[in-house]
Amino acid sequence: MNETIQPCEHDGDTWLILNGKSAQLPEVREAVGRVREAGHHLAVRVTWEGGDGVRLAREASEAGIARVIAGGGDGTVNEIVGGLMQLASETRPALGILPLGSANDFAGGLGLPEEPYEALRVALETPPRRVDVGTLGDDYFINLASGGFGAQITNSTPAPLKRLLGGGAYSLMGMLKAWNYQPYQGRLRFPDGERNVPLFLLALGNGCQAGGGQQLAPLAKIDDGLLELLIVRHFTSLREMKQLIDELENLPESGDFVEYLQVPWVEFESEHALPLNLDGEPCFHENFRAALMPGALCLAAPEGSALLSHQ
Ligand SMILES: Nc1ncnc2c1ncn2[C@@H]1O[C@H](COP(=O)(O)OP(=O)(O)OP(=O)(O)O)[C@@H](O)[C@H]1O
Ligand SMILES: [Mg+2]
Repeated sequence: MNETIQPCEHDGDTWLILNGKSAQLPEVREAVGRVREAGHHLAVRVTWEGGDGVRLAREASEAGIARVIAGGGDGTVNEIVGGLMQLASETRPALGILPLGSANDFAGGLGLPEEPYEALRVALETPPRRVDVGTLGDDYFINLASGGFGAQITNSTPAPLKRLLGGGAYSLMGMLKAWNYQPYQGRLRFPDGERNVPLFLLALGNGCQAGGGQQLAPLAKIDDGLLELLIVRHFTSLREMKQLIDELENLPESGDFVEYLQVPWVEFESEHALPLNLDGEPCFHENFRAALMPGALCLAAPEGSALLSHQ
């Protein structure tokens, strides 16, 4: 998976690949109109269903487009990143982001403006920089992969259930009991260690936040070649859960329940398929290897972004 790292190209046309869900939003139309008036050549392509983002990323490359802007939420960004990563690195357009999802965790972590016109300007005008892309099995992620508890909770989860999950320790404990929640017994391997743990939660971060602003990997940088690895062990009492929550606030390198490490890769093995969430999209894997492809993508990240280490 090693690729020669070249500086990012700046010049050329840009496509906005817009999730069809947001295609008719007046603020998006207005933002596109305003950047065109300011002299940008911006063509728009719209997705109709899953898979279109992958195809449109490929078509952009075939058309010689220098930069694609993913207009949508984390799922749209993930799909377009997946499409870009299937291309040879020398024909891979750079990526910009127009955040239009419900959570926009990657955009939020990057510090992108929420207002469509401002975000579109950053996406069009910022010189792209090389950033890492995460791999998990055959899939790609740019932001964060999480597994175990909560991994199946996405924006398609009904709001009352989401509220319950956000409702604090007591209701969480009660709910886990009521559900007879079983931990995922898994074996983790990484360069300096091995853990055989009953997992409550596992997070692998290229970016820093998931689930609508939850900082699971607060020290993450997208250009350091390292994955943040957050391991949260299963707990069986309210007292243990309180300790766990306390540890989650401090993220010790080796707490009783929480470990926070930085690794170039990690392997996971389990007897049961682990529910996972890759950039907001749910999936299952029994065994996987997750790693990073350093500098694989050129990204229009805003100046001074907290996710950049090489300012
Ligand atoms: N025209 C369309 N109408 C409805 N859904 C679409 C359309 N085109 C693509 N999709 C689907 O939209 C999903 C991605 O949505 P996306 O993640 O961008 O928004 P979101 O889920 O609202 O945002 P976030 O993940 O930030 O909360 C994909 O599953 C994709 O299949
Ligand atoms: Mg989504």
